[in-house]
Amino acid sequence: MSAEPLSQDGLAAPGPASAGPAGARPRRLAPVRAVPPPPTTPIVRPGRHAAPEDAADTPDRPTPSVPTPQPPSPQPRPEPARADETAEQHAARRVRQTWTEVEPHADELADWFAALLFSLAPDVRALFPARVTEPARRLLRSLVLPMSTVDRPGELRPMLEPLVREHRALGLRAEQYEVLGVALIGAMRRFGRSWDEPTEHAWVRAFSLAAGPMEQAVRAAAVPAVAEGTVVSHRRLSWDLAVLHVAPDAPVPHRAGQYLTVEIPQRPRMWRPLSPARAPRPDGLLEFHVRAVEGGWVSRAMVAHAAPGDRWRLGPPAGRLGLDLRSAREVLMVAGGTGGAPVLALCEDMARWARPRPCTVFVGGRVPEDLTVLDRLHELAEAHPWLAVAAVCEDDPLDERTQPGTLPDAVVRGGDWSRHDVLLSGSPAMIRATASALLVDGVALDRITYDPFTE
Ligand SMILES: NC(=O)C1=CN([C@@H]2O[C@H](COP(=O)(O)OP(=O)(O)OC[C@H]3O[C@@H](n4cnc5c(N)ncnc54)[C@H](O)[C@@H]3O)[C@@H](O)[C@H]2O)C=CC1
Repeated sequence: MSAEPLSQDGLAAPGPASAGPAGARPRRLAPVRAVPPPPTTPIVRPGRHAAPEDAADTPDRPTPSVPTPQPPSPQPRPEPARADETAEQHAARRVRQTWTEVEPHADELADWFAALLFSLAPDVRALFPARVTEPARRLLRSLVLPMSTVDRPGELRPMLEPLVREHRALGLRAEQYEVLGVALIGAMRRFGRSWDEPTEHAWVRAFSLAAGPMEQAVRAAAVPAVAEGTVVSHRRLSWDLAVLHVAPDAPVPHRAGQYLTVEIPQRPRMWRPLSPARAPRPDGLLEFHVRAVEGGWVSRAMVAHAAPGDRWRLGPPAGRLGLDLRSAREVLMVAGGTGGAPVLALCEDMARWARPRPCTVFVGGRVPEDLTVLDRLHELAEAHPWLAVAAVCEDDPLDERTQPGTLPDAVVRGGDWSRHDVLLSGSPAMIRATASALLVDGVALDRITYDPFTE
């Protein structure tokens, strides 16, 4: 699959040997041991795990500022530096190794990191919602991902730009990277099973190499990271589904298939990724299809309480769902539920191309009302012979527009996709099931693209 596998740790796999980023010099961090000890009361966490569009869309509640770290059992010894590796390779390898060790404690680590961060820089607290675990996890990952790649400058550089945009959208300032590093390493010292002094040096080096360019980019940024827009329409399709239009004050630059992070007035500081359902337009109008997930505060508020006139904040675009312009292969797109939004945007975009590629789209829903993009896709298919559309519905096989069943089954039944570029959009479970079925059916892993919202 493009770039990065469905990964629990969010880290890129080790790659070929190379030197560190050109010109990047390790910076000294303040001594980690100067961090005041975080408090030690137990933490209560909701059981539900976040998913794509509604990542962390769980009830907001006061954050226990007091994480309880789980001290680990037997201590694995970190491998010493190898004679044949550069300092950057050694640092990146240690980062990957230690990060794997702390994975089982990801939530506790995030809470501990947040508690340290807020104790060192109290003004950062205001950038987070009451419940910090999920945003702190995201911030941690956005720091550790480039740190694990400091030995591959070719991959590191393009990775930094969207991360910097996210940091700016969060409201982080350049001078706060120092304290982020101190909190990160302080938290890792608490949870890393094989943590020792050489490991700490490796982490400090990796952080310096990765954070230095991010800090510079934040300092150099001229335009605001966050745009604003007004909700101009809100149409409720069912009790848990709505289509909204937002008119930004100025068009938000993004590509078809990307998602934006969005903050709504009903849920301040709870940013959520949301995929525009139409190709970018000159007037900038954005269309969003939103499903209210169970217990999801933001998605519920979007469906039930958003109204024309509301002012939304729109963060930076991100995501890798898109068509590789260098490829001439035919395209298969598979979309589940509101995952149809970026797929429709991509088809609309391709309709503007001089030479669109033959494309088959499968859209699936549990019930026919879930197929919010189907009518528009049919219109496109009628106007453009390069596009074919099939719809699948788990319930209501009597709906004549759809065939019964699940998406993976219908896709595999529907043809031989081994020579296609494949784009998947939907819930993590749907993406996993469809990708597995396609792999078994002979589609190469690196031809499948999706946004790995999976945690
Ligand atoms: N860029 C992206 O990847 C985007 C992802 N999404 C995500 O898409 C999801 C859409 O949710 P809903 O509208 O509730 O639709 P849903 O999750 O109910 O999905 C409906 C379709 O997916 C199939 N499906 C669902 N789970 C499956 C499984 N385990 N195995 C096989 N097929 C499965 C169903 O058969 C049906 O065809 C959300 O998780 C949302 O966050 C939404 C927009 C963009």
